[in-house]
Amino acid sequence: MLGARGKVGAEVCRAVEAAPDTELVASVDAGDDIAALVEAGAGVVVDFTHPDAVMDNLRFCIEHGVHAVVGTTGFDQARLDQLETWLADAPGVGVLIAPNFSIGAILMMRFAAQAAPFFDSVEVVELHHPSKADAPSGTAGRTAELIAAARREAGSAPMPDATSTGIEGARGADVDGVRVHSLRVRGLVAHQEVLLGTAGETLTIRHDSLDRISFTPGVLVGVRAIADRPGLTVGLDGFLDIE
Ligand SMILES: NC(=O)C1=CN([C@@H]2O[C@H](COP(=O)(O)OP(=O)(O)OC[C@H]3O[C@@H](n4cnc5c(N)ncnc54)[C@H](OP(=O)(O)O)[C@@H]3O)[C@@H](O)[C@H]2O)C=CC1
Ligand SMILES: O=C(O)C1=N[C@H](C(=O)O)C[C@H](O)C1
Repeated sequence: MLGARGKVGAEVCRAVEAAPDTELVASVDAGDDIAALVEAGAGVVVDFTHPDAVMDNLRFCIEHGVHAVVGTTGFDQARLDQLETWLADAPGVGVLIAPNFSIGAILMMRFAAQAAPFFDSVEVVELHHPSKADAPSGTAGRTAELIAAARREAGSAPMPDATSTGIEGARGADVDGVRVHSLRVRGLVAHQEVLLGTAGETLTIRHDSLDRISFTPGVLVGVRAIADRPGLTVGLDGFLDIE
């Protein structure tokens, strides 16, 4: 486990230890030597660290032939391309990058993409604890990309928005043409709403992670499957039995 003392890492350690078919062989956090993972004979590394740390961690894992299941956020296309390059020199090694491991969030993203072409307007609001390093969240970024792709495929018109003046930032971030708004509020864990609207009606799709144990079943799914999925996989969807 990389990030073993972190908020999610600590939950993952407990889940791995509690599962009958997985064993926690090494717990590494900031300041520890990552080589401990290889020395302990880890077959799979789980990374919940920091966007600034994760690429170095993954280069180490790939170079040492260790599969990786990654929850850490901060992956843009350039980073994914870099991983593909490293993986090309490491046949058989699998890396799973999942912006969100909770089943509810995965379904929320799917439902949002499914609904997006049927509405004139779609915006994303993500709400998290204030110690979160990145904004917008990885989940919100991925949701916006999926919404944009679904609308492109359907030939949807641009979203209506007459804003021409105001304070910068008031309309949120533009992710692939979809507005994403980030709230950081003490007491929250991880929440997201997708608001869709058309003439005379709105639809709101909301997901709430109320506890970080919501992420651990998905992480275990990834840990069990990654050795059979060489190369780079983005999103846990392909590991689950959902159409
Ligand atoms: N995909 C998903 O389902 C989810 C993803 N996340 C993402 O996971 C990441 C971690 O989140 P969270 O647990 O809340 O964050 P935390 O800050 O609570 O935990 C991260 C831990 O990683 C440690 N760390 C930092 N750098 C390294 C390194 N190079 N090697 C080993 N450990 C390191 C930190 O140490 P220190 O504090 O000393 O720096 C800290 O203990 C974030 O990117 C977050 O967005 C979170 C929830 C779900
Ligand atoms: O930092 C968090 O807490 C979370 N990070 C992930 C993200 O950025 O999407 C997943 C979840 O939202 C919790």
